[in-house]
Amino acid sequence: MGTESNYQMKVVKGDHGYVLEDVPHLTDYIPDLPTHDNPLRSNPAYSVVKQYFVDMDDTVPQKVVVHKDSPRGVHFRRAGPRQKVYFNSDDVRACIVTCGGLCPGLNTVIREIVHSLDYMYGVSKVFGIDGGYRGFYSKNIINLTPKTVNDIHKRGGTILGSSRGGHDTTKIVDSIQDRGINQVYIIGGDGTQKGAAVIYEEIRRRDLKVIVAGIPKTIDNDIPVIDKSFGFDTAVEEAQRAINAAHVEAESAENGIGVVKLMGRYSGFIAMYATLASRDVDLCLIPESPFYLEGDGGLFEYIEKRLKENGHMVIVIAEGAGQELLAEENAHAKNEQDASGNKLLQDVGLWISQKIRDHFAKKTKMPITLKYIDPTYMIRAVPSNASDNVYCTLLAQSCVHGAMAGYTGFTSGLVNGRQTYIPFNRITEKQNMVVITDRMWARLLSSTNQPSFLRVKDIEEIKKEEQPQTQLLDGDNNVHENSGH
Ligand SMILES: Nc1ncnc2c1ncn2[C@@H]1O[C@H](COP(=O)(O)OP(=O)(O)OP(=O)(O)O)[C@@H](O)[C@H]1O
Ligand SMILES: O=P(O)(O)OC[C@H]1O[C@](O)(CO)[C@@H](O)[C@@H]1O
Ligand SMILES: [Mg+2]
Repeated sequence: MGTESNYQMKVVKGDHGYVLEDVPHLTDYIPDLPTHDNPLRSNPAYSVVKQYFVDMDDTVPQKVVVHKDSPRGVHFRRAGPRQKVYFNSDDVRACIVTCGGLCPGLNTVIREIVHSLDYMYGVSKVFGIDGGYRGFYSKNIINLTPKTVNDIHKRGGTILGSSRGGHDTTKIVDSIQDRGINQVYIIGGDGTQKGAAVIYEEIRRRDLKVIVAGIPKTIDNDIPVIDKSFGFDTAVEEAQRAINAAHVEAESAENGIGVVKLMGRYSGFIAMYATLASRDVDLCLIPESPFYLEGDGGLFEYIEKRLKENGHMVIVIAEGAGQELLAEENAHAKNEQDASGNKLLQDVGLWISQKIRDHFAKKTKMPITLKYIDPTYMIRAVPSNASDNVYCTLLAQSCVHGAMAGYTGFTSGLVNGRQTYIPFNRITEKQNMVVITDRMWARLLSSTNQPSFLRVKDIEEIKKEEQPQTQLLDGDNNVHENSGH
């Protein structure tokens, strides 16, 4: 794709190194907009709650671990309802679109946007865009009411459909304008949020009173700044079923090896958390941690050792791990991309299974039984679990409050346990990755007892390459320049 965004940051500085990375507001480019009292003021469920409305000056720090003399650092605007809104409920025409790969919880977010708009703000004109960005200009829109979306959260996938590619900014904004839509809710990953940023810029260029609000979706947990993405917990939980099966199979055979491939194109969070949660895993391989097969400290040596000690083992491998090894072997393999420009990966699970089988057949006298399980799509096609459902509800409600209050060009996200509004480019400029010199990865290594495949020299190199940690808290906000697209 590669549409470049010119998103202008709105930065406010305060005392003691306080920085607010604010989000745009309709009044930044449309002066003298009338305001209305927030309808929640007369809603019996809310009017009794003290301090229900968020103070205009409330912000949330990006770092919660600070030193005595350190500056206060970067903050984001706190999400929540405001006393005044910039839309008359009857005038709102909202639409929702879901883009990119599936993720547990998409339907819950759709449901909660529709319900929040209707039950909190009395907005009844909400439409679904069919099949991702291209649905804006190629298909009819779907009427969404609290009744029609009532039990969709019990289903996996997205009732609206999703797609990759097909982002045509001019056609999308033309369609928004033609249909009289004035609130656009965009649910998707890093690519989707980049698309949302350029839609926002075009809307602003045309001086339209239209909100563009994003909700971050990524099963890989590769979106920076936010604590974690919705659906991630569900995916890790679902992965346990595959790991358990691999363990049962491995344990029941002589020198049994269970190999499980999990999602994670550039970031190994699912594999790392699924491994930490399971405790049956002996080896976890992720894209961020290069490994090698032969020789001292290599993968085969470790497998042999483990089989001799335990008689069986379980390997979890993220789909993006070891891609450089596959590329070396398949120098002529086509460099293919999906419709959004994401690189298509080779199947590392099949490859590593075959490598292990060949090694034990040709180079050792150990007979092994290897079972390869690929639950890739199973972990993201399921409905969200209870905790993700709550999370999705908060994200959706926060997003609706922000839109009604006139904020635009923002992504709704959880930062240090608080709902916030984050400027688009903070979400898209980097990619969240596991930092293998961080304590979280060290915890994993000590839980599996696997080799790190790193020599002291390699560790020094990695440390040099790394950006300064934005959060002293373990495993948090480990961001790298975005390698997607
Ligand atoms: N730089 C960009 N500018 C405009 N649109 C983009 C850009 N990158 C991606 N998009 C559009 O965003 C949509 C989703 O992108 P993509 O397929 O990369 O998924 P994603 O949102 O990153 O989600 P995930 O990677 O988690 O599945 C696609 O329709 C794509 O055309
Ligand atoms: O096959 P699809 O639908 O393009 O999705 C696969 C990709 O989507 C992701 O789940 C990200 O959404 C990656 O982990 C994976 O590589
Ligand atoms: Mg992506």
